[in-house]
Amino acid sequence: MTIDENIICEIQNWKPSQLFSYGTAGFRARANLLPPVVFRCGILAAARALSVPCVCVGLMITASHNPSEDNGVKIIEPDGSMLDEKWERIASKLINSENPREILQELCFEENVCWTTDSKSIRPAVYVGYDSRESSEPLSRLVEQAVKLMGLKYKCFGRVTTPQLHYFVKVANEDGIQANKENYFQRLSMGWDILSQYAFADNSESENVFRVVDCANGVGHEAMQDLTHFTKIDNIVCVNTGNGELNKHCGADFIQKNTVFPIISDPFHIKSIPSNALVHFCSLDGDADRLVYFIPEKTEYSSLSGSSNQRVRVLEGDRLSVLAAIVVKKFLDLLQSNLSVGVIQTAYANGASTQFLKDLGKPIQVECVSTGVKHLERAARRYDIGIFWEANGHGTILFSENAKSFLRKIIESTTGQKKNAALCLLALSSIANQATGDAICNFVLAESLLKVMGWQDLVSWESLYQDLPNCYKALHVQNKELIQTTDQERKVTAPHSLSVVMKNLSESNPSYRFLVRPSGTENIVRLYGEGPSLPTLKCLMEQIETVVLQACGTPES
Ligand SMILES: CC(=O)N[C@H]1[C@@H](OP(=O)(O)O)O[C@H](CO)[C@@H](O)[C@@H]1O
Repeated sequence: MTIDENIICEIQNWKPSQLFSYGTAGFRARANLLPPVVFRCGILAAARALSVPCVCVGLMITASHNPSEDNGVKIIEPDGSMLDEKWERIASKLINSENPREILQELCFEENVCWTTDSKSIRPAVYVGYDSRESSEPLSRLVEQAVKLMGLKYKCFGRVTTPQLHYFVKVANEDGIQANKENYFQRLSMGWDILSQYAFADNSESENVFRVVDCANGVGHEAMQDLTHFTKIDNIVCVNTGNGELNKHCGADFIQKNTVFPIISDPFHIKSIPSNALVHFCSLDGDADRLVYFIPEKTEYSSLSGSSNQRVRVLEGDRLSVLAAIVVKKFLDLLQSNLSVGVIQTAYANGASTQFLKDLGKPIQVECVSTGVKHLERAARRYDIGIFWEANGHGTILFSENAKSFLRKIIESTTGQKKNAALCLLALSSIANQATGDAICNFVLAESLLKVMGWQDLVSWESLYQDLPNCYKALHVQNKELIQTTDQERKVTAPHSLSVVMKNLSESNPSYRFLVRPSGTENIVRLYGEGPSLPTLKCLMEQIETVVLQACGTPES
């Protein structure tokens, strides 16, 4: 098949000035470097849509928790999941290519992409969304140009969260319905209402619980406003609603990594909270796919504005997994089902959470996989109910079709406690985003799970187990790629010197655990360790750090 010369010519005009690689988070860089990348990505998203029978694929413009001057782009598969790994490689090749004609021809032969722009044939669509960055909307116009050049339909949702776009794509392809914000929020609202009818220990919303949501000055604030409009959840107070800088000293990533209270650019919002209120603090990240909760050490909420380096205790992804697993098990125990339940973690999960989950016993099975949401999601889909969270707050509960039809049958054929438990589990499947981890859905999920447990404060949740003391470090080195790992990144195989030191340290300190791996998203080596004594841990980690720097080289200043 001959490829339209206009397409080749346009792609050649848009050549990035440096090399890019499609990582777990798509392409990310300073926004001014991105126009050629985004244009070529628009072509690639269209090609992906042409390579499989589908209604649409998605393309999101965001750099998530990165600073506001950055931006990024990622493609969403027709089933709402992240881009297929093979296509990640094709993406990197096409974006960097001097000779796009050759790659487009390969796509034609190997991936059945039909490059005709003949308007008579039925063409799929590319669904586009973007976050609140200044550079986002202008970049979306380049996607529009690329998609239209390819003769595909272009549907732009404007400012949406990343998980909302994943949801729209999944629903359009799988449920055949017009995906929009209304049905996204109606599902959430329906789930909350069912749980409040059948499972909440205390049904009064007039309680003294306030929910303070740090929106990271990002697009999550718009979604939170919609949420308060569509659901009956009371006492939601949004802060960092856009007056301050995106992700700067606020947001889920900042809280999790620094364990300090966020700077609040609009503190008047929390000043109105009664001094005797029980407050649930949580933070979204810039595109609202991560959520963490936290407990400030100081309890006079009205005086908190975050400029004081006030320390917080973070309830991150592991705690969300544990809370979800307890409640899922509680309902399943009433059903006496054979449904399998997997809780998927990475090696960054605190060992105390892993032990707690293992101790829950049947039907909970615990698995550890490599870092990166796609690995967790893939593993979770092997179970009837798959619970997965990365420590950083990205995760969800996935229900298989088998699980949902089993629950529907119980609802039709039984009454009483059993029927209620099945209704509640189905309600959870309607709250948890079934395409990807979603901070807005997870806020509703966490708030409802707490109410199912009858816990008004966060301390009851926190007290389930005590985290093992742990230590995290990011090291700048000359060549991070020298480090190789195996066993879900838990063992180092190269360089030899590092693998020997880590083996010896682990053998002589069996109650300590260490993790050393090159980051897949930044030019750093990540060191993580945990064990019973923090001073000993720090001392052991210093030894590892020295060997890493010797083996991988200290960066030139
Ligand atoms: C320790 C850590 O937080 N790692 C993050 C980070 O990956 P690295 O490969 O560690 O840079 O970014 C990934 C994409 O957002 C996320 O999936 C992962 O959990």
